[in-house]
Amino acid sequence: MDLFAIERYGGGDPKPETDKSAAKSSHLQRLLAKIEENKQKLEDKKRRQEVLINRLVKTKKKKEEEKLEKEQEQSKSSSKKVKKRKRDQTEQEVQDNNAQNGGEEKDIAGQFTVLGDNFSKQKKTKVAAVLPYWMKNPSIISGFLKNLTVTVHDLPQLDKDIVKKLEKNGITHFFPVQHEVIPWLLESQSKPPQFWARDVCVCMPTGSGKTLAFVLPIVQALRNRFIPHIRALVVVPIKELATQVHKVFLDYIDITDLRVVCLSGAESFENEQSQLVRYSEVDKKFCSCADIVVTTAGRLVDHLQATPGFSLHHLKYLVIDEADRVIERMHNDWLYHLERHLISVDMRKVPPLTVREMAYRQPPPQKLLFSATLTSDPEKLQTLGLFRPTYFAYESKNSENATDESSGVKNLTTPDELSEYWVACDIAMKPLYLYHLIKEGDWKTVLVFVNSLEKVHSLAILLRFMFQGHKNKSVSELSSISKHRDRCFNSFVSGHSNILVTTDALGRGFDLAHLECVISYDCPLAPRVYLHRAGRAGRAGREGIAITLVETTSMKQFHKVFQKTGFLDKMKEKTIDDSVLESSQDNYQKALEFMKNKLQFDHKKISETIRRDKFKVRGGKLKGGKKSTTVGRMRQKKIKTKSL
Ligand SMILES: Nc1ncnc2c1ncn2[C@@H]1O[C@H](COP(=O)(O)OP(=O)(O)OP(=O)(O)O)[C@@H](O)[C@H]1O
Repeated sequence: MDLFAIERYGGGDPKPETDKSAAKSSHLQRLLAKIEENKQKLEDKKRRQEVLINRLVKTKKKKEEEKLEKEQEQSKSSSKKVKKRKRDQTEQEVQDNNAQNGGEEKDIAGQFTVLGDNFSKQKKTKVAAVLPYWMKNPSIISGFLKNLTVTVHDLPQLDKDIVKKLEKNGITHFFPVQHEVIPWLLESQSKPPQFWARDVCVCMPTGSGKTLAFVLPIVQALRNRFIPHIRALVVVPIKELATQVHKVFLDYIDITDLRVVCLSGAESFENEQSQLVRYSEVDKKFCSCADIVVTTAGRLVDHLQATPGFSLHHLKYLVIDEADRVIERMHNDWLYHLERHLISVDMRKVPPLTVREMAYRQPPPQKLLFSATLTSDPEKLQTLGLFRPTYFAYESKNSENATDESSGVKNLTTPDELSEYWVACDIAMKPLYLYHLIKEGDWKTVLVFVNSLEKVHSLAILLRFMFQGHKNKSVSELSSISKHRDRCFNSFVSGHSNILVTTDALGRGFDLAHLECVISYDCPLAPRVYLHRAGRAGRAGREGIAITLVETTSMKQFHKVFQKTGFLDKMKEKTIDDSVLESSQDNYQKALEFMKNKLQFDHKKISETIRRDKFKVRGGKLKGGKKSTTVGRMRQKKIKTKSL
């Protein structure tokens, strides 16, 4: 029965207490002895290691010292190497000391590599960018706009009445980009739909005639359409550029019955909507009124979301002018909205190219990318999902390494016809330098670039005061917060004002035939920004001047960046005599005082208007829940009275 007896809850016969405690104490004794023994062993081991390390360190030191002495003797010029070795030696010593002072066993032994220990001190190797094949092998086009050889009659693919129109507009010869890209595009369009057209990237200098290179093939390809649908969409970064491209299209579609619409915010949203679509009472559906749409990215998204019947399902061409800028400004995610709209077309993902796919699937719109500084960063271009792209580029005169590192743009070359200067100036006297440059130059039109919105207004006030009483020196200003943006722009374009102070918003694409000089009042923040600013002059083979004011404090940085990109080789230094500057000191002081008062006055006025607006429109909201734009603009325009 004992076999089945279970001792529950300590049940059963209890053993005598004395036996139990004796066993316990003997066990404890044994354990303590074992611990003591282990301790002893560890200490012995440590002592042995310390001896070993000391010996190692000593021999290492000795070796290092010998090496150092040898090196010092060998050459004095290799002092850098010696320093490095010294640094390494001290580092090693620090490590060894750490080890001796009871560091971890593996550190002490020096047998293991401690990962990440010297990480920050090591020089990181630069990863070389690997360009895709199509980008590495572009079709090279000359950027030279003089001695043109290809006349407008030399392209047999071009319709006769387009040629006539060109001649009527005073264009007798094609620029290199035009006689290369136009036939290529016309040929790609003439193929049957199963042969999907390849996408095109064009990187040519400023003012080399890129606009006509896409306008003419599109007009020719669409002119024989029967039913109007939006078949070409041109996306540009700013409103003024949209108006400009729209005008070029208008000029060449008057020989056809195509219709082009500009969506840029220059007109009211309702007006734009009525130009885009109309509702047919007969068919009981929306019909497109436009064939070509030129738009800014933001306005496109607005219409995609709020214009009923606005359809891009028949899109054949998607042109992205100033492509690198538009890609950068993906923050409003226009491509995502466009893609969602064209869900059946699936813009970004190229499907597997099987015969079935090519034959039955609607071809994606052909993408045409144009810029003077097209990024060579494949990651950025990846967002557009280009289909077997082909690349047209010009031969850069600058060194191979002339790259804008911030954007990965290669080929930074300004037009040959552009004379470039830089002027070293003291920060406190900068406006005075600008005043004298404009006064002496006596150019018909001057574009002045600054780096911030606030400066546009304050510099314009200052110049207006200083040029009081001068003939042909009226100053206007243009920025995203300018109150009369359109009026100022039109007055400059029409020649009513001669000096326009602006930001880089107008630094791209803007084309004005009579613009003679571009002045960067603030040094451009990146080489490609300089390239676009300077490129507003010296366009289409005409002479032009670009001047950059460089503050003495940032001279070093300027030289470093501009030397690297090769711009400095072409630039000359321009100086202004101190005596000349002194002659207008009084006028300058008065202008500064005036500017200060005017800014304070403006500031007060704006605050009052905001208060009044708030009273009228509670919480700055209009009836439909929309924010009052005047309030918004005024708030932004609260300009601080800060010095220039
Ligand atoms: N074949 C030509 N002959 C004469 N002038 C031309 C020709 N093609 C274009 N132009 C003129 O050259 C000027 C610059 O053209 P366009 O604006 O297309 O340059 P772009 O390459 O787009 O410059 P950016 O890169 O600055 O935008 C325009 O005034 C245009 O009318």
